[in-house]
Amino acid sequence: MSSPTHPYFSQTTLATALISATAVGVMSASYLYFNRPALKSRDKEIHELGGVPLLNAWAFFTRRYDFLRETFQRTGETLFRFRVLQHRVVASSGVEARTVFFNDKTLSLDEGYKVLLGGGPKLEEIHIDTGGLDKEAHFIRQLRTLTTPERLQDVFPSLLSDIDRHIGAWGAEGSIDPFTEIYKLVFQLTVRMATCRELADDRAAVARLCGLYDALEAGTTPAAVLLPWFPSPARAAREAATAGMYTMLHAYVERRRAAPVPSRDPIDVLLASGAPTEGIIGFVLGTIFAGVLNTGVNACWALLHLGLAPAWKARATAEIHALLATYAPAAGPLHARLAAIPVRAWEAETPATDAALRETLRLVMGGVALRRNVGARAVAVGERGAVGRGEFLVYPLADVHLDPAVYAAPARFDPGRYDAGRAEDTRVPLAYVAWGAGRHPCTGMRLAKLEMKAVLAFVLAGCEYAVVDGAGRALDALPAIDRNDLHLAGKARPMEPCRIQFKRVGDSE
Ligand code: HEM
Repeated sequence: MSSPTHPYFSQTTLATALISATAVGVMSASYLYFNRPALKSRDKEIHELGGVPLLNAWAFFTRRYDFLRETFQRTGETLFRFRVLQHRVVASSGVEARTVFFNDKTLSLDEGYKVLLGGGPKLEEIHIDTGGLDKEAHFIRQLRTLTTPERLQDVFPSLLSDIDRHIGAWGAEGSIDPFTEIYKLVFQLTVRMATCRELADDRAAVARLCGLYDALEAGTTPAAVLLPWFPSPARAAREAATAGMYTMLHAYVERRRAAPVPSRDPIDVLLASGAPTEGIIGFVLGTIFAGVLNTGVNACWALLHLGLAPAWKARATAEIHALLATYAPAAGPLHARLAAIPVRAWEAETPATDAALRETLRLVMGGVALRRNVGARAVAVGERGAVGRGEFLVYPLADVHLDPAVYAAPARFDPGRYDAGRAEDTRVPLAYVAWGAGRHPCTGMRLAKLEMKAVLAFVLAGCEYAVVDGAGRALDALPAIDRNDLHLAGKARPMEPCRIQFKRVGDSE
């Protein structure tokens, strides 16, 4: 795993610092209790991290990626255990651990993220019972129903109109921060995919929902996650944002419920399945949470990488022109022509774009995946030890994605590494896990790929662009990614400002 150390505390705001100080103070009271050395004999094989447990826990929440990377390097271990308050967490690396991590059926994804991630809207925090609809299995079933090939084909023209509207608002030329603009665009696409036309067509309402979502994210501080019972300002901000989103969505769901004729929009599909209002709201919030960050951030990085890889940019652009020539030869607005390309062609006839996205995801998806052992027995992680009942297992995806023994010069953007002759992603088992693997592959992959391709296609075929720094100077290398976010990819922003300077071309070829 290679990434520059991120001096987290230099970026910490005063408010966060105050909350942090309070949190550490409160946590210190628990120190003696949680630091008791009682480890059972089966645990002895796994290296137990020394030092002050509270500081380990704090590092895990404030500079997660660096903490794990540095500890693996320093100890030379492939597994180590540390405490996060009352919880015991095993950090893992290597193929053996990865195989167990993704395949063992007693390791729960839901429970892992619920405690150790902390992000995302939770209606329970504002005492709303979702009637079970946002629970893991049900949530995934509903998501599958809403992302079948037929539904994707159905909604595709609306997604392209959304893209046209957003990118149109950038003007004929200028420069944008993709991590703001593309993020807002992907938020819009996700609202389109998960709610109803009344909301998705109302720009002000979507902007309001996006603002509330951002406030929720901002309220997800390490202190708020580590000490959920502590009445910090961050905690209050999280709850206020969740309540705001709940109230907004409640009105739309009830409006659809009262409508004399049901539509084919997602909220109506969920209503037709008998879902309660609270359950539908839980589903919408869950979909926004699962969908927006990863899709938005990867679309941004794909544009940036292609901007600095002219040969791949040319190949991906040529691919889109070829699709347009085949499926939409007549002149017309770009979004309408792109919408005429069938979803199956987007899925099967864009090999260069596929390779560029695959490579982007390998580089971006380096965050830490989480599980909890909810079974009755300990789960062996290779020969070195086991994850006990109730314990957590964490695996940083960068362990394999940035391993030089698997990917040559792993920090380099090189989509050709997946070509048949090289096939670096087949060198070891589970070498590529950017979409998850085993028991929990990403349910939104098809939708996410389509959204990212539609955004890329619109920019590649509709704009000339270059990647520049904050002062507008052309870049010849991209800044490193900030990997210390709590999410899998999370905000994964560049460590230095990075913008896209564009000029619209060929909108009605
Ligand atoms: C580029 C975009 C995306 C990437 C790279 C991505 C990546 C991933 C990864 C790595 C996992 C596995 C996590 C783990 O094993 O701990 C996952 C799971 C999941 N993703 Fe995605 N995701 C993306 C977009 C989406 C979207 C758009 C949705 C929904 C609309 C979605 C819904 C889910 C769900 C529900 C799961 C959990 C599946 C389960 O529990 O079995 N994802 N995703």
